[in-house]
Parts: sequence; C-alpha cells; structure tokens
Amino acid sequence: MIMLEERWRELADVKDELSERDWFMGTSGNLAIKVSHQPLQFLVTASGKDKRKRTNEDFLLVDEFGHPVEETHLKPSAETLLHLEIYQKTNAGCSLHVHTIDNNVISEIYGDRGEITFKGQELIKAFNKWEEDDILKIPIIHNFAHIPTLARAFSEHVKEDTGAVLIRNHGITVWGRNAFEAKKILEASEFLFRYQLRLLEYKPYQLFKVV
Ligand SMILES: CSCCC(=O)C(=O)COP(=O)(O)O
Ligand SMILES: [Zn+2]
Repeated sequence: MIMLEERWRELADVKDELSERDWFMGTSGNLAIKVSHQPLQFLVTASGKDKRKRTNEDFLLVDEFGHPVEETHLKPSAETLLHLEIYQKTNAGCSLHVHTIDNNVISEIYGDRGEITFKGQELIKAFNKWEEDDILKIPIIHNFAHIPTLARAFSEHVKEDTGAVLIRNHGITVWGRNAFEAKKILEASEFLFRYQLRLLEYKPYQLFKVV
C-alpha cells in the first residue's frame, strides 16, 4: 500500500511538471508508473481527463492485461496497451506519452524515413550516448487508429529499459527505469525536436543531410 501511494505521488508530481509545460493540450497524453513486477501492476492515467488538474481520480491500477485491478467507474487510458508493452518487455519503471506541436511536426517531416537521427548534439547523452560519433535514432511509426495494431508496431521498437518512439502526427512515448529517467528522456527529446525545427528555419538544406 505504501508503495502504491509513493508511486501515485511520484506520477502525480511528474504530471504537474509536464502540465506546467503545457504538454497535455485537449486532454491528450497519458502516463504510467510500475507498482509491482510480479504480478505486473502499474498505475495509468484515467482516460479522457484534463491532465492539468490534480484529483484523486487521476490514476487507476491495472494488471498484466491492462485491466483495472479493482472495480471502478474510471477507464484506463486508451493507450494503456502501449505502456503495457514497455513493462512486459523491459525493466522500465515509468512511461510517459505527450502530444506537442514540435513532436508532431518532426514526426510529419521525417515520417517517411521512419526515424529521425541526431549526431553531435550534447543532449543525446540523456539517452546514454556519450561518444562523439554516437548516433541517436528515434523511430517514427504510423498512427494506427486500432490500438492493438498501434501497440504491435510500437512493440517492435521496445528493446531496452530506456527509449523513445514517435507516433506520426500524434505524439511521443518515452520510458525509463524510473520517473526521473523517463522525464529526462522526454525533455531531451523535446529539446532536440525544437532545435531541429529551429535549425531547419535557417538551414533548410539540413533536411537532406544523411547522418
Ligand atoms: C484527445 S487526445 C486523443 C487520445 C490520445 O491520443 C491521448 O493521448 C489521450 O488518451 P487517454 O485515453 O489517455 O486520455
Ligand atoms: Zn496520445
């Protein structure tokens, strides 16, 4: 019980911080945090809520199928299956999904390539890429309306305990071993997207640069 309360507070704090950045426009976005590994249980945001508000109905506990552990009138996020993929395939402890203008525009510009790459950018260190020649690749998947299909496409890119996947004209989902790490990856991704968009304003030919 103490663990559940701790995780609840941790996720609520992350939600507040992302909200301050205005990353939950139009009720978009969903967040999750693992509470237990065996059996797998995690807190996920309730679907359709204004994530800028802090209430005691913000999250609900779901099981290894993404179903509520207890009877509740709340509905788990429509994208719970994506969070579930992360917890089933990795040791991640927290996963975050936000829609921003920057991540949407980047996903559209680079969507046909299936990924965006960054090299020689200090912030890729947030993804544990420390060498000068390291390349960060963020995959971009099609925004399938059928969530189980979206979750299958997403799952192909869930290989490590930390990561990020862009969903074209939809948003980004990131994960990390804990809330701190997941937030770090989300912030670094959004920094890199903003940087890239600004760069393209001044150097449009950078679009054709192959890393
Ligand atoms: C109005 S946003 C469309 C659904 C979505 O993409 C999202 O992130 C929020 O869905 P949820 O069910 O988690 O509220
Ligand atoms: Zn979404």
